[in-house]
Parts: sequence; C-alpha cells; structure tokens
Amino acid sequence: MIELRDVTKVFPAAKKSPGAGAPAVDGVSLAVERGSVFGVVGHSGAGKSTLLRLINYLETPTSGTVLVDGQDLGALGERRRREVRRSIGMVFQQFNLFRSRTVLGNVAYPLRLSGLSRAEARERAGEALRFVGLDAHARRYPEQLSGGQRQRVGIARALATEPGVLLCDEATSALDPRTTGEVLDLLRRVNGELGVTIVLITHEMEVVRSLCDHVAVMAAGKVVETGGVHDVFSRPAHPVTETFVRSALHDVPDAATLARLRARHPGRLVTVPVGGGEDLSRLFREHDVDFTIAHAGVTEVQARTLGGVTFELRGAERDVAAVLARLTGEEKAVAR
Ligand SMILES: Nc1ncnc2c1ncn2[C@@H]1O[C@H](COP(=O)(O)OP(=O)(O)OP(=O)(O)O)[C@@H](O)[C@H]1O
Repeated sequence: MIELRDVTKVFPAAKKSPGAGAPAVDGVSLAVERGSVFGVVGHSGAGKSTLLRLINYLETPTSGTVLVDGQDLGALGERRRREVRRSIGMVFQQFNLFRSRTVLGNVAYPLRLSGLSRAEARERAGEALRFVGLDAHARRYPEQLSGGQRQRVGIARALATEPGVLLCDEATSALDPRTTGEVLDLLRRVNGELGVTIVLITHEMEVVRSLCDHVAVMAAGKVVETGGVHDVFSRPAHPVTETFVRSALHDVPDAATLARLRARHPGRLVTVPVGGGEDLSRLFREHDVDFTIAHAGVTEVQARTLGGVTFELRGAERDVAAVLARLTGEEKAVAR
C-alpha cells in the first residue's frame, strides 16, 4: 500500500514569474490499496507528474510523509530506500528507451544494474518481453518499432525487476487511440495477472474510465476529489471533476450540441439518466406524449452502465409538463 500524508512540494523559484514559488503539490493525502489501479487526473500543470515522482522519491517532499508498505521513505537510510524504490517500476510518456540498445538490451539494462549476470538478465528480460508479446522483436532497435510497441518495451523493462507497483506517467498520451487501447489492455493484464498495483497519471478521463478502480482529481497542486471510479463518475462533486467526467461520458449535450438539437427538435428536451426505475414508454403513453430520442451518451464504468438519453417530448402543454415534473423529480432528469 502507498500512503501520502499531507505531502507538499515547493520547487525553488527559478525566476520571478506569476505562480513561481507556489507549491507544485499542496498538502496532498491519499492512499492507494495494494492491487488497485489508481488514476490521477488533472489539467496540465496541476501537479500530477510531481505527485507521481514523490511516490518513488524521485522528488523529495518539502513536507509530509510518503509511506510504501508502511515504510516512511523519508526516514529510511539510502540503501533501504533504494531497495524500496526498486520495487516500484516506472513507465514514461516518451518511453525513455536507449536508441543504441536492442529491445532485449533495454529490458535487460535495469536487471544488470541490480546485479544479475548477463545470462540471467537476458533470460528475465526475455520473459518480460514474452509477457508483453514482443519476444519476436528482441533483437530489433527501438526506432524499428511503432510507438505502441516501444511503450510495451517500456512496460517490459519496468516489469523485468518484478516490481509490486508500477507508476505510469502519461503512458498513453503519445499514442493514437487504437494503440492506446492495446497499451491499456496490457496494463489491465499487468494488474490482473501479475497483481501489480498501478498508479497512473493522465489528462484523459477516458483512460481512467476504462482502466482504473479509484481516481484522484488534481487542480492547482491539490487533490480536489477522490473516490471509487463509478462513484466519482456518477456523482462528481467538484467542477473540475464534472468537466472531466462529461468529457468521458458525453451523456449531456454540450452548449453547441444543444443549439443544434434545438434547431432540429422544436419540442421540449429532457435528459434522463439511464438506469432509473421509471417505465418511460408507459409514462409517455399514459400522458399521451410523443417522444423522439434526440441524443444519447451511454458507456460502461466498472462494468456498470452510466449515461444519459435526451428525449424530445411533444404533446399538449399540460401533458408534457406533467411528464417533465415526474422525470425531473424521481428520475433526476434535467429539462433543457
Ligand atoms: N523541476 C521543476 N522545477 C520547477 N518547477 C517545476 C518542476 N517540475 C514541475 N514544476 C512546476 O510544478 C507545477 C506542476 O507541474 P507538474 O509537471 O507536476 O504538473 P502536471 O499536472 O504533471 O502537468 P503536465 O501534464 O503538463 O505534465 C507546474 O507549475 C510546473 O511548472
């Protein structure tokens, strides 16, 4: 388990500029359970990378405590801290592979550093490459591989030392959507088959939706919201979270979409969350109201369906009003 207690990081101000001297990470406390996939999401500059680098002490906190499996990294001696850090692998946005080494050489490198013989390192590296499906490419050089393959090498390198935790720094941000999906599938296997705890940072809520079980939302160095992914998606509390959730769910038409819908649908528009208890077709029939589906955004979050359907309602004004009252009350729908 990883625990941060009231962790703050202030970088020395390089020059007098607005925001210089403000904490990059500001009093953050959070806990990552063993075996979980924990996402940290936030806009550029929110402090995500710094937070990730504090977990393995690539950055030292200005104040606060970082605990890994109950061990306070700040209180450990250099040797012991290095051992704990070796149990934490890291994956980078730009892969950070050596161009001059083969794929196998890249994956074997940290193993050699940790003291394994050349033969042992090559064997373990080969196993890691098999896990990520790239053993056939062992003798190639990074530039002969696609971006997605390079990231899989990066993941194999991080896994070769058999870490209990993997920190992923925007691991899919340099990749196209299809390759992103492949890398996310691989990370899911790393968690599911190897039991590795994953902490990943991203600015894409879609990555959190498809991979994570817990999420923390960061803004201006602080964690503004944290919780189970399904809970945060279904009830975002902070405005920053709300924006991120909407970007992944597309359940509520944005202002431009709404303007287009209004032009096409002269009736009353109402957005109804999916999964409510009401038998909608019966409700519409009872009140003699006609409907058309004008817009829908529905997706799976942690194996449960979330989303919203926007209906256009047509009928006598009183009937439409009665339907709207029922929907906005019990079904938590929003009239547009
Ligand atoms: N080594 C450093 N020295 C000085 N300031 C830094 C350093 N690293 C980060 N910062 C500052 O700390 C703040 C948070 O940066 P950080 O990279 O952690 O954010 P981020 O959310 O990861 O953003 P991005 O997605 O753009 O990487 C920013 O204002 C950044 O300029």
